[in-house]
Amino acid sequence: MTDRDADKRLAAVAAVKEVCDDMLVGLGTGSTAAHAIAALADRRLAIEAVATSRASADLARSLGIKVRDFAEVTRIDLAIDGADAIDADLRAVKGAGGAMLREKIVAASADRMIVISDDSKQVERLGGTKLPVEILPFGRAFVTARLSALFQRLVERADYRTDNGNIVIDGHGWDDADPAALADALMAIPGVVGHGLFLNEIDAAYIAGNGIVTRLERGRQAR
Ligand SMILES: O=C[C@H](O)[C@H](O)[C@H](O)COP(=O)(O)O
Repeated sequence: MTDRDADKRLAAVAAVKEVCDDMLVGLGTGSTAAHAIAALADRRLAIEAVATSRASADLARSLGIKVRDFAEVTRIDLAIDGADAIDADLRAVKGAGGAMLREKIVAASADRMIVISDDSKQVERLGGTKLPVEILPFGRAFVTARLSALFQRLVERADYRTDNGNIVIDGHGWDDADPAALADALMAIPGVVGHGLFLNEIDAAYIAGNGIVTRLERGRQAR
């Protein structure tokens, strides 16, 4: 295990301590979320889960966690997920693994949303990473033309479909954009079904570096 992976695991183990019996837990997607799923299974709590991807659902079930069909769920207690970049105000970019739409729905339905990461994901300001945008295949050419006005460069993921059957286009070069205005502009394009900006959903973050975990709470100082 690399140092970075060890830090991801530490952050995951710390966050999973917030889970209690009888909770319905939202399971994120990606390498850090996978550590959380394993740590949750290790705790052998009486919980149920919903998953933000088929991969996370499969992993959770393989470890003995009962996974519900999210299509039948209206609210969950706690969601734990990774991020590609996160700033001091707990605004994040997600979706490198293409799961951002389901992650957004799960985060929005959660009473509390926690991001877990190693400290390489901490940024002073968002905009330095690619921003994944999920689009309906039917709108591909139209949406791509509209997106080209918002980003310096677009890269469509080749031979790729999300779990929802959609295309992902990664937007690069949005360093100068206001994230909230960009999020609004994206969702105003017919055919865009989701994007990786999480500006209001995250309540707390557990971020690990050099073996030390720091907890950040929205609107409060690190502790
Ligand atoms: O679509 C993927 C998710 O947003 C992930 O949570 C994010 O990309 C972080 O993944 P990882 O923990 O593998 O860096």
